[in-house]
Amino acid sequence: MSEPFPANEAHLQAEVLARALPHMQRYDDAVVVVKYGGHAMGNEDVARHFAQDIVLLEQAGVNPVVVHGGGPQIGAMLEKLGIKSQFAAGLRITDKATVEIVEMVLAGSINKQIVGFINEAGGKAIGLCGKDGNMVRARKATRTLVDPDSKIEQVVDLGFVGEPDTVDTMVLDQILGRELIPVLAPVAAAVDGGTYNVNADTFAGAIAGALGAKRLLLLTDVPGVLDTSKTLIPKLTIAEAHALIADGTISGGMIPKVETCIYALEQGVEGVVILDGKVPHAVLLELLTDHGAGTLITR
Ligand SMILES: Nc1ncnc2c1ncn2[C@@H]1O[C@H](COP(=O)(O)OP(=O)(O)O)[C@@H](O)[C@H]1O
Ligand SMILES: CC(=O)N[C@@H](CCC(=O)OP(=O)(O)O)C(=O)O
Repeated sequence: MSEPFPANEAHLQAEVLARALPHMQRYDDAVVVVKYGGHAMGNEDVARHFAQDIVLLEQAGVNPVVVHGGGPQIGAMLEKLGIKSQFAAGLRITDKATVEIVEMVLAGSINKQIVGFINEAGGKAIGLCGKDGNMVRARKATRTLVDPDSKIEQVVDLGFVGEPDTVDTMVLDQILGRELIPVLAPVAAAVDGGTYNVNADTFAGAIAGALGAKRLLLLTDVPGVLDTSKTLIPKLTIAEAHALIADGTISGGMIPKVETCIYALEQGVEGVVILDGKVPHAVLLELLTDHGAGTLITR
């Protein structure tokens, strides 16, 4: 019978596994929340690698919780239907027609696609959204924007955009530690009835905080937080992150991302990393090798 690959390659593989041991021990039984952004999902091969990483974590004794986005996919569906969409402070202004599409795309097609990839990789994923088991209840979100010329402040009504108000971890507590992998769509029930569209980063931060996660990883389509010359900033403190938002270095979709990191750290999450989800096996690289990736934000 022929060997699957040369002996020296097998040794190399064993070496790699042995080197992952201290990292596996560090995360043994810990909750790790991984937010999988819509921009990072584009390529099917990368999605399969992502699913393998999540299943491997579960197999290694970590409790991964996946929260997914789908901004570009919602945008494509809205365009197909001729519905215009605008953003304020990185959040989609969401009217009644839009919130229905958001729920359909996020809790429907994307959620089940990710569940499918994880199950194909040998895992047992369960797709849920914030409405299930009253997991996440949201209140209406508003934002105050300052006109850069006149400096006049204006309160923007974002429509059916919500911010997590309460998180009930009862359903997740039943799922975690039983070889099941929760995959969560960021759609929530409004405190006063109805449905809210919640930014996926914000949703992931609320889940990580409520579960007392050890790590929150935000997978996106850039290497991390970039400075004005587009160079990766490997480490940031909360104060430095606030300053970069204030001076405009951090803008658009990166604003809710960094705000989420700050919130999660304040809730007790030990470390938060923004990294490029298009890099194959980004999750394993970050958690199980010495080669940290992206921007690590700490207190
Ligand atoms: N300082 C910054 N560093 C990196 N990306 C930034 C920065 N400021 C704004 N961005 C933008 O934020 C985007 C990531 O946010 P978003 O599009 O919401 O991603 P996702 O769909 O993964 O949540 C980047 O593609 C980039 O265009
Ligand atoms: C309020 C708000 O902006 N909600 C987002 C929800 C999806 C999301 O956050 O997806 P990404 O992580 O891929 O950006 C939206 O409608 O696009």
